[in-house]
Amino acid sequence: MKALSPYSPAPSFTTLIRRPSFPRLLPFHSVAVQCAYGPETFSVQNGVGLSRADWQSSCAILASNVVSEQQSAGGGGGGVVASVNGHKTNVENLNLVPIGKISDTYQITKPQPKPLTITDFSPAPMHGEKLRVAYQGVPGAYSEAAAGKAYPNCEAIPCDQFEVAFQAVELWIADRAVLPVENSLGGSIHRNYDLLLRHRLHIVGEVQFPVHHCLLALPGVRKEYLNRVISHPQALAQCELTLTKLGLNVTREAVDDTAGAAEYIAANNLLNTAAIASARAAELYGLQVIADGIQDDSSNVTRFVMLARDPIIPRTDRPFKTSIVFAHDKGTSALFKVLSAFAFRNISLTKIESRPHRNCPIRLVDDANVGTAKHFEYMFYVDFEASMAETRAQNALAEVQEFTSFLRVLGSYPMDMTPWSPSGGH
Ligand SMILES: O=C(O)C(=O)C[C@]1(C(=O)O)C=C[C@@H](O)C=C1
Repeated sequence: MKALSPYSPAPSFTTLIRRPSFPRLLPFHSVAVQCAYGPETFSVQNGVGLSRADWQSSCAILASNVVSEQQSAGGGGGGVVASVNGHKTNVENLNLVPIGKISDTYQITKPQPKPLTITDFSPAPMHGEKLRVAYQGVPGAYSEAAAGKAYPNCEAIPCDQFEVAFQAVELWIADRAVLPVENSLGGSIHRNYDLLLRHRLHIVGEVQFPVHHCLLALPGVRKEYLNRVISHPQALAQCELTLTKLGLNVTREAVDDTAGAAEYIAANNLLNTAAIASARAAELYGLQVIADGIQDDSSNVTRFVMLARDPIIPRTDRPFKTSIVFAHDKGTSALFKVLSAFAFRNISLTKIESRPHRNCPIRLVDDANVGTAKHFEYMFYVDFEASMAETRAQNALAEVQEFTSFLRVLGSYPMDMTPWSPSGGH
């Protein structure tokens, strides 16, 4: 049986019934609490004669964030009926760890804030439950593999659009979303930068994932028969030179994701079409690998960020990165001033990206003598190598604020420091 501990997440309640045992005659209220804890259901009933201490500790453990009402003290021994997944047991047999005394006056209230534990400092859950991670694409997509790298044993949830992956987290259907933001060959995935700004999720981690592309077609198809290659636009861009070198006389067509391209060929029995996708997609959709490793550079890497509803608490005991987005103020050299706030503090910038400022894309500057200048306005996305727990990062941002009309911290999260292996066959 699973042991509850102070490090376990608060259980969610399914039932809470309270009734006087015998109105006004006995000093106890009988309270039944049933709570769902992962796949198991625990229930504890406070019967007549239950020792108060037993009741308090079992209730404290099972209901650590809900306080229940009990009328008076007294009693002793027995009386606790507990069941785990419907099997009756004594509360002493439950492997429970008391978390302390509950106050004398119990009140049924809404869940209280949970004390921070060491697990809150980690982007990955430490409890036994499977983390649900939303990604765009179908099984076999690189985003699914990136989700598995970030959260081994997670339950990957396919979504047809990136927007849907964001919403899945916002609506608590998923715990995390995994989002590709840039590739070493194809560059930034601009739409995803825009989504980061449009939604309120927090970046809680990153993974750099070696992307190893294959050319896939139906079994028996030879490359001479092909007149079309379909894939995600990033994958097409990453294989542009190699496709030409292979001597293929094909049109290129963009689809939503790489594995979806493979699935489409299989589902429609397309003999003249190949997909650029992973070897795993070939296995899943019964395609053959016509060419392996067709990315234009063997060290082809896509960087993914992991998103959650809540930020993680930044630390200083391992390398952290922080991502911000800002719009600089009008005035001379505002962008230079913003960036120098980092340079003066020896903070390295690892990335800068500009996107149109959608709320105010153009600023007109009239000069009666020479006419009207039209300046494009931008949102700047900057990643820097420091944790928001560091004073130098906090001071840098305080200074940045002076030169910006808008500033948001997208997240402060551990850097992916996994050793480099470009030959990984994903
Ligand atoms: O289509 C997929 O398989 C994806 O996971 C998307 C995506 C991307 O958006 O860049 C991810 C990694 C590769 O760079 C190619 C495509």
